[in-house]
Amino acid sequence: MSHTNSIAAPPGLPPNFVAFATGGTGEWTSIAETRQYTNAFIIQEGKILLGYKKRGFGLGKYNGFGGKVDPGETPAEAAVRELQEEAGISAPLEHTGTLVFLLDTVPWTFHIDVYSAREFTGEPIETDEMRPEWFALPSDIAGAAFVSDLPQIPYETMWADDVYWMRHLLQGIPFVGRCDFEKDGLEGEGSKIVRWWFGAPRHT
Ligand SMILES: Nc1nc2c([nH]c(=O)n2[C@H]2C[C@H](O)[C@@H](COP(=O)(O)OP(=O)(O)OP(=O)(O)O)O2)c(=O)[nH]1
Repeated sequence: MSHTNSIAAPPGLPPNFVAFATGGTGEWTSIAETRQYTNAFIIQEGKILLGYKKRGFGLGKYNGFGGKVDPGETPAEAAVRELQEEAGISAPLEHTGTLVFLLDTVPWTFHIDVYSAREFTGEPIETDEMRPEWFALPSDIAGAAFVSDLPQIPYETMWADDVYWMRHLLQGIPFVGRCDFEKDGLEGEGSKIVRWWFGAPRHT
């Protein structure tokens, strides 16, 4: 029996969320050491700021801005610092989501606190790590603020799970999720998502 279609949240997530997307096969991989990361998104009228990752983990993917939480730092402090370091901007970040990732090629579990802000100060700048770019929110979410001359959110060059929770993030609906990835057998760093579970608070 697969646990992935279960209503109950998988190990590593809080219990008081209701699934909105689940799938895949197999048993949830057991969680050993957990490492803390952050991921921050700027979402404005009709548009979202993503960064093209130029080096390291997630190379060649678009993502929010973030990285490891340093010793002695809270995740919220790390999120602000990473946004400044990677995009050159400051923002009043609010916690919007929690994600847990396991990769069969990495011995620790990624625990990612996802933050978002509707405003920011400074000008987004390209750094050694990220190249910031604006993308259009989907027209049904943007409504009258839809920006037709910006590219669509590039899900094909993002982490495979992002498509499941991105609409929650864009609408400011809290979410939690977990994904187990396995190497896809191809050359390089490719990995595919083999089981996933995403939930929102009970009242939404
Ligand atoms: N959207 C999304 N982000 C992910 C996934 N998996 C995953 O680790 N991330 C994010 C969390 C972090 O923001 C980032 C991983 O941190 P990083 O690898 O860039 O950090 P780093 O070593 O460059 O650390 P640092 O030097 O910036 O502290 O990738 C995923 O499946 N989807």
